[in-house]
Amino acid sequence: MKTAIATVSISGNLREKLEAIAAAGFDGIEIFEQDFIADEAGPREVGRMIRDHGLEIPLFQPFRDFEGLPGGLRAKAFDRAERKFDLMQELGTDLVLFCSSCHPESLGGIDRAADDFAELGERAARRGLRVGFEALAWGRHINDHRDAWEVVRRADHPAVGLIVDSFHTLSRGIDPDTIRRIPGDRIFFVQLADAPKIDMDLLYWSRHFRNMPGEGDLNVQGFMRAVMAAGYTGPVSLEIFNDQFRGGPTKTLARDGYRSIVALMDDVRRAEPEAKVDLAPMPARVAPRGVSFIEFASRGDEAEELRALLSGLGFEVVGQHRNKAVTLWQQGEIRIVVNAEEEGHAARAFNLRGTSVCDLGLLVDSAAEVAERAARLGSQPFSQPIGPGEVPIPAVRGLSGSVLHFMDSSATLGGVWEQEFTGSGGAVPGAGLQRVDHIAQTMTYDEMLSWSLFYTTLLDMRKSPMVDVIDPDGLVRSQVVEAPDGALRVTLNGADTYRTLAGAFLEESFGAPVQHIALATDDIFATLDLLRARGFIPLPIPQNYFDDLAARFDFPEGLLEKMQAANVLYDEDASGAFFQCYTPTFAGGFFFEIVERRAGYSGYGAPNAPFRIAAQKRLRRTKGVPAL
Ligand SMILES: O=C(O)c1ccc(O)c(O)c1
Ligand SMILES: [Mg+2]
Repeated sequence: MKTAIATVSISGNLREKLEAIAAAGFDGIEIFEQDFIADEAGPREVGRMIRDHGLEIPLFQPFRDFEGLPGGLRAKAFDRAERKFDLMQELGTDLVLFCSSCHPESLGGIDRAADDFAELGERAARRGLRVGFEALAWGRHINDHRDAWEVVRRADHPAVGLIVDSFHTLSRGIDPDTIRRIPGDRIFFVQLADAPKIDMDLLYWSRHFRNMPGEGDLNVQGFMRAVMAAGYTGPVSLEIFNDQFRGGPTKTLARDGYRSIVALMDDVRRAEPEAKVDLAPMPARVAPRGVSFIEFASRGDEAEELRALLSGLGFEVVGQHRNKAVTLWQQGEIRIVVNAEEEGHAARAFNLRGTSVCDLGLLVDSAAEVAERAARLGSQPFSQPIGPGEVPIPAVRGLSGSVLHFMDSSATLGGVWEQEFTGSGGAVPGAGLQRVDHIAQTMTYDEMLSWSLFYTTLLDMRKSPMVDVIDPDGLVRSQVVEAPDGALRVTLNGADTYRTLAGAFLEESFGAPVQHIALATDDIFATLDLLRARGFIPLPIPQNYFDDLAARFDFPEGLLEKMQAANVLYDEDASGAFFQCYTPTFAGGFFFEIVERRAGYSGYGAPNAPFRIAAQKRLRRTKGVPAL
């Protein structure tokens, strides 16, 4: 299976695009005419430059407003086509995309369009070229792939075929299974794009909001299953028009694109076993089993502060690394590793960001298989030299310099704590914190799609709709990515401005990925009683909040007073209740949250976020922390 991406899909000039596209692993590009025209080199040189990057040019596009024109306009359209055929030959590509006409004088009529394409096919064939016809969702007369196919069928010329584009089919709600009726060898090219479901003018939606397969809400998998079932064997290509991507990080976007194609085609192969998907086998997505460990990089005074914070939360040191300045803290199933090394990944993270989460260990059934899938999706493997008696734990680089390790219960990995750490390693009941409820990652808004794609393509995790969180100084967008059974829950928070708490954290920590960690207890009030005795100080929540709670909910006698006394926030959904308590922010803005979920509550207390953020900011101001 050959992969390709349209040059419009990512940011940069043509040369930057080519470098990123080649590095991401694509086989070719759809060269968008604008990208060619904007370049200083002529067509032969541009063609050579593309091939020098190891890339093919399976498609040149677009050619607009061709079919159905009367008289002189028709002749002109053919002249224009001949010029573009010249250009294609110089560039070194044999296929061009003709998108359905939006011309005000296009007359319509399937047979008229078919006659135009039959003649065009004849002219193309003389030069060894081919023409593909695509129905734009907003085409004047042809705006449905079924009609475009009818034009191609009646044109009845071997050099004229159909081009299907998932956006044009799915945005109009056309059943993609209708593609199963089209002979696969008459489909010359396939373009893929997803998009968030927004009620919007089709052209505007398409030109500004497309995104990578898996990043939006369209049934791109159903579309591609139909295409493959039809017998299509050509390239699978991305064509993404997206405002954010036009200004985004070129290399990351190219890698996201590659990851999205590989994950999609792997899904298609599994869902449509009869279709011939020419993709090397790879391990399937698996459900994560939980968080095995969270590793902080910290040294010096900050490490002392972290130690006090962890101790105040009921954690105890259960082991010391045999070779390294690394301490293992535990409570319930929660393991926190504090790394004070002066070399290696944690040291680099500390030097850049100060105390911060530098590594997450995810528990899965087979660490080796997840790492292999990650590599197949284009993630960079991560490793650093290991000392005597140390266990190599499979790992990959996430985004923003983060590292994810994969742990399982195999003999080797399951024994890593006993193997590498001295000390009791015994169970620590602590204050009743049992497990990691969720990990909250902070990022710029632009990075949210990349992170959600990272998790959802690698693991069996689903994303929920994006919600707005109101910070007194701006908006933060938040999206949950979680395993079906909640064993791993990650909230992605995208900040647009540095004035928000999340934005300030990004600025102060130079982009640390994890801003807060929520720890679950089965009895929040008992836990907080125990923690108070250890010197734990919760984030103070104002009276106004509790007065509002009293107005919104009916509480059993005494519960509201208990919450108020303990600074516990409350939320509920159709199935259950949620209690939350926060620590003030620490170091560059990191904090912990303590939560109790009752009776299957499945949210994250989003309605409380504005009040929590305001309280954290108030406290930082009174402590004289700048930049907020
Ligand atoms: O938005 C457009 O004009 C446009 C052009 C070419 C395409 O292949 C397409 O899907 C859309
Ligand atoms: Mg298209």
